[in-house]
Amino acid sequence: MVHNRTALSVNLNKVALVRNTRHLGIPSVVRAAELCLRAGAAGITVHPRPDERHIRAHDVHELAAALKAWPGREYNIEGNPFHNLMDFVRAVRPHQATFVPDAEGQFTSDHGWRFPGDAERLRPLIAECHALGVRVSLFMDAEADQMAAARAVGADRVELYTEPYAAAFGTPAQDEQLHRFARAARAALDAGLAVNAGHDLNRDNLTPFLRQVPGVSEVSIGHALIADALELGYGATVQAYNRCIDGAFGA
Ligand SMILES: CC(=O)[C@@H](O)[C@H](O)COP(=O)(O)O
Ligand SMILES: NCC(=O)COP(=O)(O)O
Repeated sequence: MVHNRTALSVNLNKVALVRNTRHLGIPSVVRAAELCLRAGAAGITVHPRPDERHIRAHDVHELAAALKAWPGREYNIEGNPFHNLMDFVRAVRPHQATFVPDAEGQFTSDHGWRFPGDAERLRPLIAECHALGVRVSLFMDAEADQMAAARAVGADRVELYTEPYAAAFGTPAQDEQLHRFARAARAALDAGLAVNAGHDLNRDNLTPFLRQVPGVSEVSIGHALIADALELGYGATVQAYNRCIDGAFGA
């Protein structure tokens, strides 16, 4: 089967995290989104946690407005639908809602939904998203035997939680993890789901993952991408500041 090229959705949580340490509005989350989209990102992802440690409610709304100027690019909002996610979904109707079973105040996402346990409470919320015209992706551990159940509750996609692969990358366990993710992706595709992936993907581990794991429609990447953006930008930025200093000395 031939699949389309994987879409890159840039997660801007960490831009907001830096912004929140001052009251100056910089770095601007909307401006970051526009720069990412201009550079070729297929979409923008945010995970507005209830404690607003990074993305805040106003960011979700401002990004929704900004994305309107980018037809064909996608807005993906992640979160727990039993906490604050559904309020955002109802208000801005993103292209995709990614349901993540995080506790309030959780350090970062570290597991997916479990079936059959989560099935009945998820079903009506997935149906509500569909009624709003919003695609639903369920954040899932890479367990092949869970995929049919994710489809059965109405999900359109699963997002495979890639941290175990990222942690194994470069160790003897890497191949085993790749096989595990490939099995889970195949099971999801066979069940009629599209496959997303994310968490701790980076410039080293991404290409081997996409070569081995079939049919990945979208990767959402934040932490490593924002860290890379800082490092790749240091040289030009220091030069720009030195030019400001030179300006004071007539250079
Ligand atoms: C669902 C997922 O894997 C990411 O959204 C991750 O939860 C990022 O959240 P933080 O940026 O708060 O770690
Ligand atoms: N869904 C995963 C995501 O949006 C970004 O995760 P990370 O790259 O910040 O680990």
